[in-house]
Amino acid sequence: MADQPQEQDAAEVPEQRIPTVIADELHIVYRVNGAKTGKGSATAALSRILRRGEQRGVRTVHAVKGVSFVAYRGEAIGLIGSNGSGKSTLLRAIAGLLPAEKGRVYTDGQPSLLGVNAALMNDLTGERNVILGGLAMGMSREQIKARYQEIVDFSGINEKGDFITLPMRTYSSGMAARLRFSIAAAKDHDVLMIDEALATGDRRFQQRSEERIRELREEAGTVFLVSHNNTSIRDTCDRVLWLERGELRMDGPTEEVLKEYEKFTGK
Ligand SMILES: Nc1ncnc2c1ncn2[C@@H]1O[C@H](COP(=O)(O)OP(=O)(O)OP(=O)(O)O)[C@@H](O)[C@H]1O
Repeated sequence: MADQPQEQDAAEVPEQRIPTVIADELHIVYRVNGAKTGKGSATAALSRILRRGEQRGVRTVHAVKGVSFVAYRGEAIGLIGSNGSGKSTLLRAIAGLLPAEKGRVYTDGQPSLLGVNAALMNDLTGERNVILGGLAMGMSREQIKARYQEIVDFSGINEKGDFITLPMRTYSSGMAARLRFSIAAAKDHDVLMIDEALATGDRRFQQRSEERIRELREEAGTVFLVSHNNTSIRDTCDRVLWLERGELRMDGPTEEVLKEYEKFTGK
């Protein structure tokens, strides 16, 4: 090999930050069909006359309004904000599940959204779902086989009996969430987005999950975590995006943003 730059260079050159997700003035609008009620009533007829210019029976919800940020490899980013502020919508848009009304999202690779696009089937056993989920994430049968036990152990599903051979519909919502997280966490993701998954497990499972999130970051991925639990955010994230009414209200180091957010919520 030719002369490699020496360590001294590595120390002087600022660490290169590789962007994984770029949101550029992103707007997301939901269109709800047939949202109006009382179709035959006089008031409905009147309102139809008054709204003549509008598209009939379609209402719009502007859920994300001009959000811009750049996420880098190795970052764990918390998404916070009141109910309905647009956190889940933003994640779904990053995952490519919702089209942008205006603006754009650029991603490095295919981001995985844990919770929503986990293709698990309630009538199949946990065992079959581990295989199905693994295949859906692009793992080979051999890779899944090699990690199967690890996934089941991580989920803790079998701690109270042989639940993994029972259909998923027999699981509590916490157990199902644990299994989903365990399947998703078995793969190294470029961008992993987790929507409230940590809220459902017990404290021990939360600690295991937080540990795994740290590992995923070290494996050069980017992790997004939506949570209403400020402790989970503090324990796992180094940066926080705060959304309110669809707008990005603050983007910065976890402590700084949480301090303002806690003032806002009065906690
Ligand atoms: N499928 C949908 N169709 C129409 N409107 C939607 C849909 N999903 C969400 N919304 C609306 O978009 C806005 C943002 O919702 P979103 O679920 O992204 O918020 P959130 O911050 O994740 O909320 P929460 O903390 O309660 O989970 C809300 O006004 C909500 O009513």
